[in-house]
Amino acid sequence: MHSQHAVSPSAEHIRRAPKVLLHDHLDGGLRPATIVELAAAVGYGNLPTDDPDALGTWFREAADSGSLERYLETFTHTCAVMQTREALVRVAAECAEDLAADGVVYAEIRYAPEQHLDAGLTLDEVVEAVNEGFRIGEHNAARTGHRIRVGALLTAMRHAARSLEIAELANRYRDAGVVGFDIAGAEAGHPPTRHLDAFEYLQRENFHFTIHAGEAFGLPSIWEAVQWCGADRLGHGVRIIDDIDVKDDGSVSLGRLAAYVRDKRIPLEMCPTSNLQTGAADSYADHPIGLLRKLYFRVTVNTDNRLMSGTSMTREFEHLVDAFGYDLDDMQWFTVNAMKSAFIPFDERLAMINEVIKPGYAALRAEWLFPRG
Ligand SMILES: O=c1[nH]cnc2c1ncn2[C@@H]1O[C@H](CO)[C@@H](O)[C@H]1O
Ligand SMILES: [Zn+2]
Repeated sequence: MHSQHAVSPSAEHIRRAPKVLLHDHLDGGLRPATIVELAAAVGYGNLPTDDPDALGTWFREAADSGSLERYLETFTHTCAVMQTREALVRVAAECAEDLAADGVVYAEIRYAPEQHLDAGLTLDEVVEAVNEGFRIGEHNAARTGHRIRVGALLTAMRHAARSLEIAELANRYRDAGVVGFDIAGAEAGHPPTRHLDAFEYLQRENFHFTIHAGEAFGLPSIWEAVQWCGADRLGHGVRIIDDIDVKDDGSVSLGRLAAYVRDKRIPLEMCPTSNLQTGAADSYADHPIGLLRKLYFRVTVNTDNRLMSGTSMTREFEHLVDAFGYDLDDMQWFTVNAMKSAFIPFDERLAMINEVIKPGYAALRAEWLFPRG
């Protein structure tokens, strides 16, 4: 029942509501002050500025380019300071702490191990350092009253040729903190089928993977990711909108691919702010997430890169509440969608939904009954 109490949630409600994050890059979420400190510690002299505030602004503006390729150039600086064990542990721990403080209760954080080998770490050492950081961050968060659980997704870069090796690495650590695999990087000119051997390997191993598809390139990329590669989820997937026809009278018809994605409940990891920056959408109000939610696609809300996109889960939801008038019920719907789509075992997803997410939203919805303290 939508009563007069179904008011638009405040920023404070949104922050306190339990949230689930499936698409967030470790090297896209560093605190600016940490980048400055790590750069000084490892002698990296190419930062555009040493002032943390100015650096945060620089990342947002540089990423606000209208092109995915230019957006991705900014990662040179973050990867440059993430080459030692200490740096990786710290960045991962801070990531878990920052998300927990923002009300995220479950997160899958991705990064490309192959981008952290410059100072001599091995792929296994990179994974172990990041996992250790996540465990530290989870504990620190719990001590401040925020519970979060973090799993890692290992990404292979789509322009490179190490995807099978990274897929094997992910599978090796599947019972030790890694929950799945991904490919990322410039989409145009790098179709997912180039990495078919990695995806086929993971399918034979009964493991999980998501693929960045339908962000900077359209339907063929989504089709390959789903029908050739067998992706469990789609990173972004916004261009699925190109296969949906809205008539003047408001009626909607889905093409074969869009219908398949909806019928099979293939989760879409949507990242609205990132899409505005790379030119995949023009405004929050025009973002395909509004229509896709109405059509009951398995849509989820994500941050992509909190540093480059100057965002957080709370901010992404604030933008959506503004643009589409969503209330706590809508937020719960997106959150349950995300939890259903996570790569951890089914019984754990169900317990998160029933014991953490639904009670969290119920408590927020009940607040109007009580005097404010
Ligand atoms: O939105 C995106 N689309 C494609 N690739 C991305 C996006 N955001 C980040 N990365 C790429 O993923 C790598 C591993 O985390 C990052 O270094 C960046 O190059
Ligand atoms: Zn991404």
